[in-house]
This record gives sequence, C-alpha cells and structure tokens, in this order.
Amino acid sequence: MMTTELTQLRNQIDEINLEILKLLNKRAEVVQEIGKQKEKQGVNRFDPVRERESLEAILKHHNGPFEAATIQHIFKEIFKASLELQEDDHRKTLLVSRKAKPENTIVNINGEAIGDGEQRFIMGPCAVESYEQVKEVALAMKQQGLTMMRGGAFKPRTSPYDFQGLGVEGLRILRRVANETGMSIISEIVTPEDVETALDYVDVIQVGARNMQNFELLKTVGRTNKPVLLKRGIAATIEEFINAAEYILAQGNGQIILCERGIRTYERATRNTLDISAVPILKKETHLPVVVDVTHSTGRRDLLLPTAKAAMAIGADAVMAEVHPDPAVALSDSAQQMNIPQFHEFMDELKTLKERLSKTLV
Ligand SMILES: C=C(O[C@@H]1C=C(C(=O)O)C=C[C@H]1O)C(=O)O
Repeated sequence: MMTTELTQLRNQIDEINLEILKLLNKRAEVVQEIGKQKEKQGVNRFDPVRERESLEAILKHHNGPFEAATIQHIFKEIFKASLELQEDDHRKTLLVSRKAKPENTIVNINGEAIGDGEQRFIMGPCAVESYEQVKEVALAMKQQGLTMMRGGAFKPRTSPYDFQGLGVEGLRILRRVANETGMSIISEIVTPEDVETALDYVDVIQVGARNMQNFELLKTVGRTNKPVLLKRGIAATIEEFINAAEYILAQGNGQIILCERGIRTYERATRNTLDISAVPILKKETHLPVVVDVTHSTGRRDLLLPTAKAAMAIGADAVMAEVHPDPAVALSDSAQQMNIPQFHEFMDELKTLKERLSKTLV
C-alpha cells in the first residue's frame, strides 16, 4: 500500500515533469528561431562561447541539491539537443530535400526516364578503349532493349601510371557509337574546364566518387542543363553526399541522379562495402532518383547479380554495371566487368525479377 504522502509527492513530480516539458519545448522553439536568424546571416550554428557564458550564468544561480557538475552535464545535453534541432531544421530546408519538394524528380534522358517508378539499367564498359569495343557492347545492350550507356573517357585512377582514359577522343567514340545505335551516353568529367566540351558529346555528365566534393566541378555542372549522375564519395557520409547534390541544385540544375557505389570500410572481401540502406534513406530524405553501381561497390563479378537483385528489391531506380567484350584484356577493372554472354544472363535474370517485383508492388 502506498502512503498518501508518497502519492502526493509523486503527483508533485508529475506536475513538475510537465512544467519541465513545457519549458524545454518553449526553449526549443526559441532555439529554432535563433537557428533561422543564423541561417539568414550565414553564421555557424555551434557557438561554444555562448554556451560557456550560458553555463556560467546558470551555475551562478545554482545552490543545490544537485552537484554543480551534474547541472552542467544536464544543460550541456540540452545545448547539444538544441544544436541538433537547428541542424535538422537546416537539412529540411535543402532544395534537394523531400520537405522542399515532396514529389519525385524524374530525370529525362532522351525520352527515357529515371525516377518514374520503372527500374532501369545503365550498362557499358569501365573505360572507352576503342570504337570496336564500345560498339560491341552497345549492340549487346540494344539486343536487350537498353539505351543508357556508361563509359569512361577521363579515368581518375588511383595510380598515375595506370591507363588514364582516351580523353576527348573517348568522348568522340562514345558519341559516334551512340548515334549509330540509339544509345544515350553517361560519361565522367573530372575538371570544370572540360564540362563545356563534354556538353557536345554526352547526354549525362557523371561526377565521380573521387570528385564528389570537388565543389568547383559541382558548381560548373550545376550551371549546365545536362542531367548529372553524382556518385557517392568513397568515404562520404550520406549527409555529405546530399550536400554535394545541393551544390548542383543550388546553381539551378535539378536533373540529378544519385549513385550509391559502395563506401570504404575495414571489410576487404569486396572492393568497397555496398551501403544498401543508403538507397531508401536517400529516397526518403531527397526527391532525387537513386542508382546502385554494383560493379564498383563489389569489385567482384560473382557478386554483381545478387547485389543488383538487392538494389532492385530495396527500390533503386536503376542498376549500373560494367560490360566489356573481353574483360581479361580490359585496360581497367578487368576482375569486375562482365563479358557479353554474362551480360545477357545478368539481364535475363534481372528482367525476370523486375517482372516479379512489379507484380508484388501493384
Ligand atoms: C541557441 C543557440 O545555438 C546553439 C545552442 C545553444 C543553446 O541551446 O543554448 C547555444 C549556443 C549554440 O551552440 C545560440 O547560438 O544561442
């Protein structure tokens, strides 16, 4: 049996709890207002000097029964939560956010859409090596009814002594094959100076993983009206990835496709670790279409099909993978590209899955 005294004390606590709750939320609203002011002025949200001064002022009025250190700890937690609230509000105001635009962005590539609910495939060789090589892959893609072809002309390689790509000559080959076979071309550009030249050759400009935070390049592609495929940096958080896309949209170009391509972790069984949950997170947080590059995330031919299936099941707008007529002699990424028969098998499996998924989703 509880004594009436204990019940009364607990009733008091219940009331005080509600008062604290009301005050905490009142404080949070003021914090949000301060956040808006800071946003307008472009100043840093975190202000340690202000936090220290506030703590000193609080402790001057403190006379127990809590220890001063305990009070300090509790208020520091409040400051931390307040800062997070300001940062959350900031994130929600990004142009790429769902909050800013609830409906999906559909990127149009010569009449084919990415982000319209139908799952697509972007295939092609890692690097452009010759007209014959690109043409052979394009013809195989055409046989499968595909139209979006990737291929690298500028190759940012880890070693300066590795094949660096054919440059503008590579872009010319891609365009020629595209015109002959009805493909659209997605190719990486690595410097702001090359963007203008690229406009004549490519249908989608790719910003590669190593350039995800090359802000000048992001701004330059943001000033064009070409769709941009932005790859996630090798060690970029989802937040950094979203901010990189914001750089492009902030310049006016909203035709952005996000590409998850694996991140660097301690795991060495795969070249990178495919962050599969990034797909639904990006789709929830932003309105942009999301593609999964299974080749670079795994670096293993035997994992292309299972990871592509996972990408489709989790709701990716497209799957991207590499195909080469003779991977063994490829000038880059030979261990991970499919040959033509493997590509056809891969596509047949994924088309079956696509059918099944579209039935279960209706
Ligand atoms: C509310 C502000 O933003 C942050 C949160 C603070 C707080 O909760 O008191 C204090 C300083 C900032 O780190 C502010 O600058 O006043």
